[in-house]
Amino acid sequence: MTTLGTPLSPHAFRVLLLGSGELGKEVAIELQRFGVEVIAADRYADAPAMQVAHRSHVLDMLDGQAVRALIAAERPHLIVPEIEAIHTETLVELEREFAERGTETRVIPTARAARLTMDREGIRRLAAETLQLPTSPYRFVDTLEQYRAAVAELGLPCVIKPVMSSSGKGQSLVRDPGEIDKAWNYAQTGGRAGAGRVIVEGFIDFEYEITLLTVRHAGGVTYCAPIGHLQRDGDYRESWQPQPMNPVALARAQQIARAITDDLGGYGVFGVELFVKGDEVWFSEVSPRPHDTGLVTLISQDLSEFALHARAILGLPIPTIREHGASASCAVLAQGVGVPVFSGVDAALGQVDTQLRLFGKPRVEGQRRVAVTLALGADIDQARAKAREAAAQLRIELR
Ligand SMILES: Nc1ncnc2c1ncn2[C@@H]1O[C@H](COP(=O)(O)OP(=O)(O)OP(=O)(O)O)[C@@H](O)[C@H]1O
Ligand SMILES: NCC(=O)N[C@@H]1O[C@H](COP(=O)([O-])[O-])[C@@H](O)[C@H]1O
Ligand SMILES: [Mg+2]
Repeated sequence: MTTLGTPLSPHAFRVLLLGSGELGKEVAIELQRFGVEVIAADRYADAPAMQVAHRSHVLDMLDGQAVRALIAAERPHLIVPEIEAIHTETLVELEREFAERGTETRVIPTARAARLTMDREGIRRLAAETLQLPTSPYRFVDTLEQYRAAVAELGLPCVIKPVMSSSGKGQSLVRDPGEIDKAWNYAQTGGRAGAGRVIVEGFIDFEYEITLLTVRHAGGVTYCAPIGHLQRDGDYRESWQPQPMNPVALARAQQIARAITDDLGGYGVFGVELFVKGDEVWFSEVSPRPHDTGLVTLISQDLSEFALHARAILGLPIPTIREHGASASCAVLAQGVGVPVFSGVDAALGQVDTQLRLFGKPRVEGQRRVAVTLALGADIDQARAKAREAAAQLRIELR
């Protein structure tokens, strides 16, 4: 049983967030509500979660020594990865050392889960080869020659992604032979951790895709209602909840989510990404943490995925989740260079049952998600239309 002390005192319960984006910001807010001392870290200053944390650190989280030094200095009770791009091997070593020394520090959900999901290869081999879950056909390749051979084997269309990337960074859908080499070059330059290995996946012609938020907590396993979403260029643009599903597909989705999250273990929210066509369900990937498409739960549920994560990692109960009906979220992207300045916020919030989060990201260079709109509706179509409309009212100037 966790005891919760008072922040900034010797009795504080300390949580270190490794990654401080918009998702971490909401987790930090939920932890603050329980009087947890929140320490936020990321590769750049003034990241969203840093703005609501008790203190923050800027470091290269892919540098194992830097991660180790930070943890030694802060001595958190919980280490909560918020992005994939962390030196997770160090977390694995530290977890072992903590166990040997009897230190109460834990990695959320587990260091192994963070390591396996940091890299598409770890989680894909676990899901497809060890657990035998249905996935797209795939090949891992290191050179242009191997890549061309994999594309020839899997056929077009196919999807290519750096093994370490997220939000579609470095990802391409290759439809015709003329695009093959261009996609390789993008994968080598667009990932979150530089050039290297890529995955080539056969294209799944799904009807719809979902995120099944699965919560492992002290009282057992709880599934949220399925979240449907729309992706463009590998990045989420809209999500809605509940996604209507036939009972066979829903049961399969829950079985797959159960298999993968049981194997990863630990406490917390997992975003299990699945493709669905009729009764068929394919596993795509899993985040051992709240998911961007799950931002919709800020309006759709009494306990958002962030509140659920906070409760689960603190070992607190989750007796039930109240659903508020058809809901949607719409991602707001800014394009260009500069500091975002928003107007039209009043117009965006003019409709009933509409909400907005401005993330407070300090700067945009290229394309970056800077806000999300949220809406409740009579049905999913109306909720989506309201969320899109609110997003369209927002004006972003980069100064
Ligand atoms: N094999 C595939 N067949 C069909 N569509 C795919 C395939 N792989 C990926 N996609 C599409 O691209 C989207 C992004 O892929 P994926 O989730 O692997 O990337 P990501 O960079 O990890 O994204 P995020 O970190 O935002 O979850 C998927 O949600 C899906 O819409
Ligand atoms: N799909 C993963 C995802 O949505 N992660 C979220 O985006 C942030 C990075 O944003 P940035 O690239 O704008 O810094 C991460 O810190 C996390 O909150
Ligand atoms: Mg994904």
